[in-house]
Amino acid sequence: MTPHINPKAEIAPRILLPGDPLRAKYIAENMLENAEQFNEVRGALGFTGTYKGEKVSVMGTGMGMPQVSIYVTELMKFYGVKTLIRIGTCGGMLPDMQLMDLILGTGACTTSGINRHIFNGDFAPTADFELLNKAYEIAKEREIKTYTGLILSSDMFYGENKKEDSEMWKKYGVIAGEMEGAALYTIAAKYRCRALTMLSVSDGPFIDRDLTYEEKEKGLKNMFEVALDTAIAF
Ligand SMILES: O=P(O)(O)O[C@H]1O[C@H](CO)[C@@H](O)[C@H]1O
Ligand SMILES: O=c1cc[nH]c(=O)[nH]1
Repeated sequence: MTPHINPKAEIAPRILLPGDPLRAKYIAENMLENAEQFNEVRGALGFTGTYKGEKVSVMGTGMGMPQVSIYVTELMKFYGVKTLIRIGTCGGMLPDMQLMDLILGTGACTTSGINRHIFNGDFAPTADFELLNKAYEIAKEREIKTYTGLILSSDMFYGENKKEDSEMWKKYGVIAGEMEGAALYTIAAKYRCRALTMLSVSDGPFIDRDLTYEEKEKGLKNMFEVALDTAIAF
């Protein structure tokens, strides 16, 4: 038991991390075999089951850098988790992006103060190369429209100058906005674990509607499958 995870079942060395705990529940109930719930503390639902014969866990982290930092620290430090794949939603910044397009975050810029508390300089939070490469190969093989590039992990969903700010980030090559990737990459670097942020586009300035709650919970099949197949390769 740790302050935020009270395991009632095994936790696998590889884990998928959606922000939404109901996304975790959907994956456990529909894509894993023999899934058992290992956590329910604070509604951060976590499950472990098998996928193609390999043990995989999936756990909702909630939204934002402080929450995901707590969960991934406890998972790596106390529960032996070695491979972490965030499966989130994001705002897609490029004009040709469409709903549910897949994004693999090579690195995560951030507006968050988290790394300022740690480093005397700017840390570059990056994905594990082999995990990224594997996910990219799997997505390409399945002909899933996939973008790789920098993401922005922001502390504010409702920022004051969201449009202007995203133009600035875009100018420097950022392709999508979300709220957890930078913390995941930074903390995984500390514990020498593999991490990847994989995102499905849920909205964007060039897209005429947002994904529904139900689509974000249950509809991101391409991302779920690419994440599961990537996870079991490690
Ligand atoms: O769908 P999830 O994984 O929660 O990801 C995105 O959605 C939330 C904001 O609506 C933030 O957590 C953001 O990172
Ligand atoms: O964090 C997020 C998620 C979806 N869309 C955004 O603009 N930001």
